[in-house]
Amino acid sequence: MDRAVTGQYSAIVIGTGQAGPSLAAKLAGAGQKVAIIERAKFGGTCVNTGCIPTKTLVASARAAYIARRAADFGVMIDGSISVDMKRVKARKDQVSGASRTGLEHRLKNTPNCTVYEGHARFLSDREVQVGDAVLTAERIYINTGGRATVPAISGLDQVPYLTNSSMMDVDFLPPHLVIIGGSYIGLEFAQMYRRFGSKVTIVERGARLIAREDPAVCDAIRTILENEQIEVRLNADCIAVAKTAEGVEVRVNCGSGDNTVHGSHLLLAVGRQPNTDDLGLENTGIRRNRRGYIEVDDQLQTSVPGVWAMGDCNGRGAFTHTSYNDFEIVAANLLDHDPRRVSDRITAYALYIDPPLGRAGMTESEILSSGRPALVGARPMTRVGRANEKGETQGFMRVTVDAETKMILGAAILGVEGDEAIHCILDVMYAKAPYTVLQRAMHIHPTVSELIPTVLGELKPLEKTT
Ligand SMILES: Cc1cc2nc3c(=O)[nH]c(=O)nc-3n(C[C@H](O)[C@H](O)[C@H](O)COP(=O)(O)OP(=O)(O)OC[C@H]3O[C@@H](n4cnc5c(N)ncnc54)[C@H](O)[C@@H]3O)c2cc1C
Ligand SMILES: NC(=O)c1ccc[n+]([C@@H]2O[C@H](COP(=O)([O-])OP(=O)(O)OC[C@H]3O[C@@H](n4cnc5c(N)ncnc54)[C@H](O)[C@@H]3O)[C@@H](O)[C@H]2O)c1
Repeated sequence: MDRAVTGQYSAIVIGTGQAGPSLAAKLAGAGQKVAIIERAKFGGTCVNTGCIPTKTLVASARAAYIARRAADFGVMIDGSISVDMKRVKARKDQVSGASRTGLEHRLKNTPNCTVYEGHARFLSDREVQVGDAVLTAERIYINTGGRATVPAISGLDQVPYLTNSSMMDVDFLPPHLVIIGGSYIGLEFAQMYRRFGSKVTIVERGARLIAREDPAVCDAIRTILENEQIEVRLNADCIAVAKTAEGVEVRVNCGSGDNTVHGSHLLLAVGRQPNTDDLGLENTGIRRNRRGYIEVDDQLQTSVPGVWAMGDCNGRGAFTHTSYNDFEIVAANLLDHDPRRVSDRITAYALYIDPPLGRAGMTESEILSSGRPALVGARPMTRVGRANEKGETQGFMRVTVDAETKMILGAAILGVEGDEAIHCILDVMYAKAPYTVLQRAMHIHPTVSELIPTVLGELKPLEKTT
């Protein structure tokens, strides 16, 4: 079919998440004529409804927590501590807004780069429609991200509910927040709203919170949350919801305990799905898997040569740093003749409850099922000087190494500064150096990281514990 093409480009980038804008700027800087398309807010999930606003809210929640604990540090506050949710939201809006408008300004002022605002849809392997415009390019980069899954739970169409996106508009204190899903999103919101002053119940269908982690990590996280009077319902599959006078009733299939949970507000945190269903992929040869993720090779090219997919829409990562790393891989291959690959990267992420969990590499369960002989070093945060000085001794650090090659296989640092301290382990893993290099390194006192060499000097065989 003949179509009136209104724009011919060297490259089209769809979506302004964590990979697209950097790639657009790099390609434009290399002299290519680039179009970038965004249908909603510049910066996507991380900037508007994900990492940046949630970590800004986590910081407010921590301020409230520390204020309530002030007397532990000898600081006396006369009167009660209260949280002004309108000011909390305003602070979050300011930090997130500055990031969004900064990006929008940069993109709109990048030479060789044209910004289109609207929903992009493929018409063919080389043509994309946005509004009335039809754009063509020999190279197209998809960075359309994902959105909260809204599951088919009976009664959900009758009950108001929140997702991570609509939570961004909340400027009041929900009296009792019920959260379905006890993983990253559920746990971060649970602790922050409890610290703001809400009663919070987590409903999780699995036998453990954040069940991808090792049992010891899951159990310690549960204790941390329960210590703050967050109610945790495990083995509780939410099967129905209903409206009540006070707000919402959640019905759960459970082995024990009440099979209803009552609250004032409901947050769904049951996973995310890729924004690939409305992209016109049926007009192309771009393949998706059965969960809707775009299939890519190790260098992120789709089943159509000349089309790449980066970030959450390709299912190869679900974090801001994996999306940014996707940009680096694509740019290195295309512009720098550097054959970087997704399979070169090491799993790493943090969970931003307080204290945070920093993770690198394999879990101990994965190592045990691989059958390779391994050693583990462990230390509770009660035996970390810096944690004691700060009065924050919950959690532990565990590092696992291959008994034969001496390579570090994985680590979990659940505790104060765990999200930062994990990086010294991660970097040794990237350097492909044996653990003895880190064991002999002199670290700075007093830090959490200073105990990592000590932990590596106390290795014992890794054995199945549960
Ligand atoms: C509550 C929450 C907290 C999080 N916290 C963290 C954290 O602390 N650390 C971390 O690493 N990760 C975190 N994440 C995950 C992180 O936000 C994402 O992995 C990250 O944003 C990567 O996104 P992306 O680059 O794939 O695209 P996204 O950021 O999702 O952006 C995609 C963009 O594409 C646009 N778009 C989609 N379809 C079209 C179309 N057809 N036409 C035009 N534009 C389109 C969208 O509007 C959007 O702007 C969090 C996520 C959530 C939900
Ligand atoms: N700190 C971070 O880096 C961070 C923070 C937030 C989100 N994220 C990203 O967002 C993604 C999505 O996070 P998420 O927590 O929404 O999803 P998830 O897929 O990690 O977990 C969903 C949870 O909901 C539970 N669940 C599903 N249906 C249920 C039901 N009917 N009843 C009870 N429980 C049910 C599941 O058992 C699971 O534990 C993550 O994969 C992560 O990449 C990252």
